[in-house]
Amino acid sequence: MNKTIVLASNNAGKIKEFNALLGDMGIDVKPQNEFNVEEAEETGLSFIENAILKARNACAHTGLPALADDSGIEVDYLNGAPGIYSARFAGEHGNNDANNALLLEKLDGVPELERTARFHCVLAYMRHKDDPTPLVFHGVWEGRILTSTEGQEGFGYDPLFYVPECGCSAASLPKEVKNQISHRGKALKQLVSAFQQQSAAQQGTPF
Ligand SMILES: O=c1nc[nH]c2c1ncn2[C@H]1C[C@H](O)[C@@H](COP(=O)(O)OP(=O)(O)OP(=O)(O)O)O1
Ligand SMILES: [Mg+2]
Repeated sequence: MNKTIVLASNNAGKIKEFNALLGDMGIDVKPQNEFNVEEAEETGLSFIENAILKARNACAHTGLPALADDSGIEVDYLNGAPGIYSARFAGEHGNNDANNALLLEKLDGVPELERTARFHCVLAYMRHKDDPTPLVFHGVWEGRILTSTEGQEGFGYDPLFYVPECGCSAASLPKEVKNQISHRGKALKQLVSAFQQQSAAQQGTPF
């Protein structure tokens, strides 16, 4: 499958994870900044809507198929916040340190069992800007919020996200491990198997 897909993201952490996961499959993903795509406004009220807005924006600017990721963390004690507003939780878009500090502050004194949380990743793949049937996939990763940061890997909320199945924070995991079990890894596996099914059904015409 030698097909160029635009990756509709400006997040360096995500881009690295996509390259690692899709590169191996012969899928060539190029970040949208290589095409000078302007960032889409994330005006949707769900991960699904925002992922579609981002993918459509990248298709419109490049004329190429595009893959977008809208993701975030849902914290039960905060009734699901920051959710779709994860990147702008503390105000300034993408300020991970400020976002993590605010999350710790809001959970100050909350006991471990009430600190449950999960990452969501919604992927939207569109063949062109008017594609009426975007492919949408959703991956979830369960964990809880630590009381202080731990680990140097990953990005975003990873240093505060305790992964029970591994007994450490997401930022303490080697990247290969995170990519296998994370919300993004799970959603990407669904996408890859949908691509494989389509390409088999269309006798070699890839997606
Ligand atoms: O694996 C993850 N590990 C840690 N944190 C994560 C992860 N996955 C999403 N997150 C956080 C980062 C950001 O606060 C928000 C995503 O926001 P989101 O709008 O989807 O991405 P973004 O604005 O950073 O880049 P872009 O929209 O260009 O893809 O959730
Ligand atoms: Mg964003």
